[in-house]
Amino acid sequence: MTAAIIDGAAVARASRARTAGRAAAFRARHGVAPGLATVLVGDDPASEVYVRNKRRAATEAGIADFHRHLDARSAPDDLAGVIADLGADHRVSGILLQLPVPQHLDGPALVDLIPPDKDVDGLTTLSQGLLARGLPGLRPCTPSGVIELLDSADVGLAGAHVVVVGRSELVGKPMAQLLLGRDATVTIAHSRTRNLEAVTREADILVVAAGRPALITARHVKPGAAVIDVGIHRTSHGLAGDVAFDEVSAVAGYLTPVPGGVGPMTIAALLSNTVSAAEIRAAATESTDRRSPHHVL
Ligand SMILES: Nc1nc(=O)c2c([nH]1)NC[C@@H]1CN(c3ccc(C(=O)N[C@@H](CCC(=O)O)C(=O)O)cc3)C=[N+]21
Repeated sequence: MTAAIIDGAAVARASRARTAGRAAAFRARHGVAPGLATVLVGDDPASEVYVRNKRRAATEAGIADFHRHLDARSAPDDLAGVIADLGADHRVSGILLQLPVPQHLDGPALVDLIPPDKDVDGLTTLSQGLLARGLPGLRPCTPSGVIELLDSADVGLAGAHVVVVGRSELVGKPMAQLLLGRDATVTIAHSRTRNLEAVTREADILVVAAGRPALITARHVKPGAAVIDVGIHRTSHGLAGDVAFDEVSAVAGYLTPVPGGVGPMTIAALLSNTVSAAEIRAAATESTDRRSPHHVL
């Protein structure tokens, strides 16, 4: 068996083109483009690359770029002030606080300062609660991107056994919730799981977000399974994921590469969420306007 390689770059390009169409329609209707604010604290080189990629993709899709770069030694109140300003700015549809933030800052507490209707990363306590309850809301970008990749390859989710390796708030947990919403049978494995190999070999679909280079080898994979690699590591031979690509490609039915797999989909999902946030706010404002006495008279 030689795996079909799922081309995340191509799927992401098509998704961004659809989002650009929605952004243009929004602008035509409301006279102003959707806006995305990225907030970066400090100068971690990987974070700088990701934020640069997000801003470039947003601009290309017709989304206005708002960016704040704060010093690594910023106080919590500095950051709270920046998030409050962006929250009050009507040109800003979505706010993304790039993670991780420096050690002395409380990432989850800062994320929760983002107004829920601008939470395009889907990471606030409210967004995660809505997802857990199966209610409408903004969904985390990487898990959304993974679902879109699986759909693009026509890998059926309903009834499939999906093993998610990793239990982070950013990926593993919301990934499992989204999959449950699509009627998958979901197992979450993690660093304390006993006999990981036996667990992952049960998977029809294996989503790996463990943050450990080459954790998943051919032995971990059931022949024909779909393997989605969420990991990203800078190694001496370039970027690599959590999956030993060459050996797993000989066993899996579908496999995503790194780079060119999940990463570009994360960005595509962010842009889609940003336009959705703009649309939802505009609709809410219009319905308030219609109810206001000014329109009744
Ligand atoms: N609040 C927040 N939201 C995030 O969505 C978030 C975050 N924090 N912190 C870090 C992770 C990581 N992440 C990536 C985004 C794009 C690529 C990406 O574009 N990857 C390219 C390669 C880019 C490169 O050259 O490094 C690819 O895989 O083809 C990768 C990783 C978003 N994250």
